[in-house]
Amino acid sequence: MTSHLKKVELHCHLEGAAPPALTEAQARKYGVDISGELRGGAYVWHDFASFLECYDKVSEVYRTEEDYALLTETYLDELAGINTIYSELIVSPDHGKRIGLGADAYISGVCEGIRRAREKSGIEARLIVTGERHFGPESVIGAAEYAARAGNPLITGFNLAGEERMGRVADYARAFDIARDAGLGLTIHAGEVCGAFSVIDALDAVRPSRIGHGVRAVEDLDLVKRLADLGTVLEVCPGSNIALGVFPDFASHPLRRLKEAGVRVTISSDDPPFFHTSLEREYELAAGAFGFSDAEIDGMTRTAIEAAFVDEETRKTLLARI
Ligand SMILES: Nc1ncnc2[nH]cnc12
Ligand SMILES: [Zn+2]
Repeated sequence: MTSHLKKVELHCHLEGAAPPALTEAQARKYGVDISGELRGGAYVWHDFASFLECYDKVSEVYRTEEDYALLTETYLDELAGINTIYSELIVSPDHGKRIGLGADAYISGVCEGIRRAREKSGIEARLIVTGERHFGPESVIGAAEYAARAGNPLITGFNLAGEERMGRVADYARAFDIARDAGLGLTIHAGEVCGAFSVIDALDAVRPSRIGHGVRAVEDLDLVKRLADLGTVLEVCPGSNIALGVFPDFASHPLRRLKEAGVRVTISSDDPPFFHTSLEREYELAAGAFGFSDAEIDGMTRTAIEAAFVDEETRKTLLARI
């Protein structure tokens, strides 16, 4: 049982956390036929590309500032209910633009959701703006420019997500320069759908302090050593990896091997209902399928706080709670 453990999540895509029941209600409200993407209370996809299509379609039923406030508040309330003290949400202003809401109103709704949840439970949250590779390099630069000039104290990081097979990290390096210059924390999806080379790309072109997933680094032992030596933190999402077929089962998942090789690992849920998981289940898997002790799990939670994109005062306060 891990219900007594304090929890932290560094890697969850906001629209990817949308509860199916809420998405159904939103679709009804806007008269959208979502039956191709959501059936019998479950999101419908069959591979990584169709997952991304499903994700983008589901996002389209969240259309107003209030819709985003409700989505954010709902997810953070769920996290707070399982003893979570800190959450970083990956947000995509491009999704706000695509439904005509605009980036400012999108972010403003998300911030209102954070405020409401925090008022009830004290849960702390920050935003990582992401560019989506499949929307093209120009849109990724646009997302970085938006994050850099937003001047929003809750936006503390920049990420690159989406179709990992599209382009190489170097094609997006300019966006990371913009984000770095603005003082944002950097993380990149790599080593999830693509192999170890994508993690090497990320380190060579950007050298982020964290990598989203990064688990396929295990295919290259020199790279594993490089990650350990650099202290790069991996945002590992085991349930997502199994659902997407990155590894066939938890027995072959490299979380424990990476940890034992000295890589700094943390646990997150990625897009929980899409992958039939939750942060609660990921912590349970850490204890059950991976056999980590409470002390080891607390250690990973501490690593997550050490790597969090927060000011030092907040980090200290969070660390004191573990
Ligand atoms: N697991 C994932 N990988 C890349 N992009 C994503 N966007 C939402 N979930 C993602
Ligand atoms: Zn992700």
